Amino acid sequence: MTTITHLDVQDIRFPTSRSLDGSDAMNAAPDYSATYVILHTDDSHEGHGLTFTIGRGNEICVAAVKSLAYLVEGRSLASITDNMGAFWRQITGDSQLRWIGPDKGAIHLATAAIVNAVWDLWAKAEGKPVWKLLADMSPEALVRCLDFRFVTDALTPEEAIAMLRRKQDGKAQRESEMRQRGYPGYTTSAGWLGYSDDKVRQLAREALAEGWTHFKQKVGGNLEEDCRRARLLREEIGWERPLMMDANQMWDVDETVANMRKLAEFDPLWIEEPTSPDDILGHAEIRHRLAPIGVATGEHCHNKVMFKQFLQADALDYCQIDSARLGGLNEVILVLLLAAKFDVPVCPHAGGVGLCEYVQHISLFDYIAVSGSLDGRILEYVDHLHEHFVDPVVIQNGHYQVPTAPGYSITMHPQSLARHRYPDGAAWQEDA
Ligand SMILES: C[C@H](O)[C@@H](O)CC(=O)C(=O)O
Ligand SMILES: [Mg+2]
Repeated sequence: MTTITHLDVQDIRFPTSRSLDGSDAMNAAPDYSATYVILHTDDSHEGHGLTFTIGRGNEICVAAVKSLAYLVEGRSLASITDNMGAFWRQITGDSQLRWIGPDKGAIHLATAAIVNAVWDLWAKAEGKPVWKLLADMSPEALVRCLDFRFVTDALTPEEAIAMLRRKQDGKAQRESEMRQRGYPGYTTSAGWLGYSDDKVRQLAREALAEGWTHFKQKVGGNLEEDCRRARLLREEIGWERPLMMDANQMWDVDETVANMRKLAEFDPLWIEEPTSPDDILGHAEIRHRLAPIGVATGEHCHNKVMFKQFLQADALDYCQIDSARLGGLNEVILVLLLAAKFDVPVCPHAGGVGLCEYVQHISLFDYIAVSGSLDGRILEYVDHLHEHFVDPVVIQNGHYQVPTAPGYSITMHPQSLARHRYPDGAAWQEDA
């Protein structure tokens, strides 16, 4: 019986601000960072998990993980997996720590790192990748992993079981389709705001040659500049391929409408995070006024209640769950079910370190067992930092290939961890 003996947490940061990888209008020079958790056990398995942050925010999340550690240390894996829903309520329910949430901010990001590490450990113990562990569970077992508190007005456990049962037919066929074709993706790698025109053109050409068909660009700076860059990207990718735009929360509601009416000239498929991520009614208003341009949001949507209300308010066309902003996989699955019930496609966010590695499992599971559909669904890809992972994503012709190694694909190489540990790792000493 596997028992978690000790939780180790590390402050890992990558100096991506030097190359402006990941730059957008709100985050001009981000250092992609990870609060990295290792669950040590009394046998050969380890559970790894991370939450994505930027720079100094990481030290807050590291401290929050330390405070939560006692909730898993000393516990057997079976005592957690026997009732994952109850475990999730325990880890989010410590009253002293819950007070600084609840279910939002640094404490929830920290929860995600630990919860995802537990899923990694469980999947490794079962010898399966996480998507397959989930896809093989019965509807009843899956629903037992979830905490429905606060969402039963929109989705009950009984409805969730019925929805999952309806998708049992065709699961094997969808799984084999994924193994053959992979899951369709889009690239943001040519679209970062801090890149020069030459670099954007060069990366767009490379992406086309690699088989990418969908592209995303950052907007939200100077409007004329946004238009100029959109024109440049359209020159490279043509007009048949979808182009998405991401404002990273820069605008007010009316400003969004005015700016997007200008940018509509470039035929964007969606505008992402146009305004405050908490403004549900504002998104609904934007959606209403900008149709047929879609509204996408979710990378800063911090819990199931927010997503429930976005869906109830008809406020989004594309649901962009973030694998480490929600409180780990348990809450992600609940949002997948909510989105399926409201018939809104889930297109997970992946701009960050390790997020591509996580979200491939989520979208595969969504297609195989939850929504059963690829309509309007496309999975983000960014071409950064994959070399640090033991089991990195594999992309072919713009499609994520199915991961086969046991776990959640999030384990980093020990030497990568050592080199990027902040502030003493070699990557940071070189900067001094
Ligand atoms: C700071 C991150 O790179 C952010 O720009 C990512 C993002 O918004 C996305 O990938 O979408
Ligand atoms: Mg975004």
